[in-house]
Amino acid sequence: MSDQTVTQTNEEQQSNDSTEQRSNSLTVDVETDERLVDSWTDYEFEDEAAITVEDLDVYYGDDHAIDSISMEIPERSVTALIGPSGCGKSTFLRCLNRMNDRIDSARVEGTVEVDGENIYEGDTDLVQLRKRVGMVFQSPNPFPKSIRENVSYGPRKHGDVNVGLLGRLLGNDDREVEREIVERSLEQAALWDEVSGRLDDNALGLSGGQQQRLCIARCLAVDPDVILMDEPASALDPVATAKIEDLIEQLAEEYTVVVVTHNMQQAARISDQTAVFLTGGQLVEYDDTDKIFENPESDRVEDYVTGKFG
Ligand SMILES: Nc1ncnc2c1ncn2[C@@H]1O[C@H](COP(=O)(O)OP(=O)(O)OP(=O)(O)O)[C@@H](O)[C@H]1O
Repeated sequence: MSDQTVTQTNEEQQSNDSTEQRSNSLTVDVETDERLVDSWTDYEFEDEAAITVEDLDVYYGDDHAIDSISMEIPERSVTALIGPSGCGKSTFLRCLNRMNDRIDSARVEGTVEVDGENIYEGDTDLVQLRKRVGMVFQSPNPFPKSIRENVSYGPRKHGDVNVGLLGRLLGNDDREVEREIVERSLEQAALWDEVSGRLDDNALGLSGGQQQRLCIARCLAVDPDVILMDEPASALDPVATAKIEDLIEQLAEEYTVVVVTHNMQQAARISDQTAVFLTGGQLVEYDDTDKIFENPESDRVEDYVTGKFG
């Protein structure tokens, strides 16, 4: 966990009245929590924000799944999203690279800025967006192709490497570039040593943990800024999970990682800051991970992280 200092934006004025008010009102009912959400979530982290979310609402038909969330996600760190089932974590995550666009009933309102650009503006190129903001899913989903082809799929699709017939026709056969991308990505995903001798084997022959690291390599191959992970280790055994956790911490030295997890120990182990969502798609508290797990402001968050409800 990095030693990240967290400061409130509204500084003294807000924090002066807050401490007393908070301790008085921590027999918290939902309404009080809502009133305090702004002061608890309006934090500024020392690092630059990679993503800034403002007044985000998501509806599935008439169902309100995300309720007016604003938060900043700092660059080159791990941000964990935790909360009970159905509270909107995955929906929120999908908003960060517009994956909800694929769900017909989903309607998104508000602003999500990635590197200062609102991705919900009309002319956003979704292919480029998802290259910059990659995603790794709960179950490993490699293509039924070779390990090499899985990793080079993105660079080929985006035209970063031209290989084979297309490359020859275009007069630039980038096989060497492709080889470098494959090796670099597999190394970054801590998989190179295990597969370097069998890059042409079918990816479906790998173990579940290896497949998940391959999916991470596939995401890294297009050189993203942000990696979104939706419960990336929940289908894996403890050994494979530990490898993914180590990898996430390493990746955060170079990339902004946002990870949804049901596993609170995992969030405590790997994340720098933690956002706690509770029922109704509300962000109830967002802070340095140590603070959330050791001394949260909200009683509901305390009950949640200590396992009183889940
Ligand atoms: N494709 C969809 N169509 C309609 N409703 C959906 C869809 N996806 C999610 N929802 C609803 O939105 C709400 C939030 O779901 P979401 O999956 O984002 O929560 P979650 O916190 O990630 O849950 P879990 O931890 O169980 O994965 C739930 O009420 C869910 O039923």
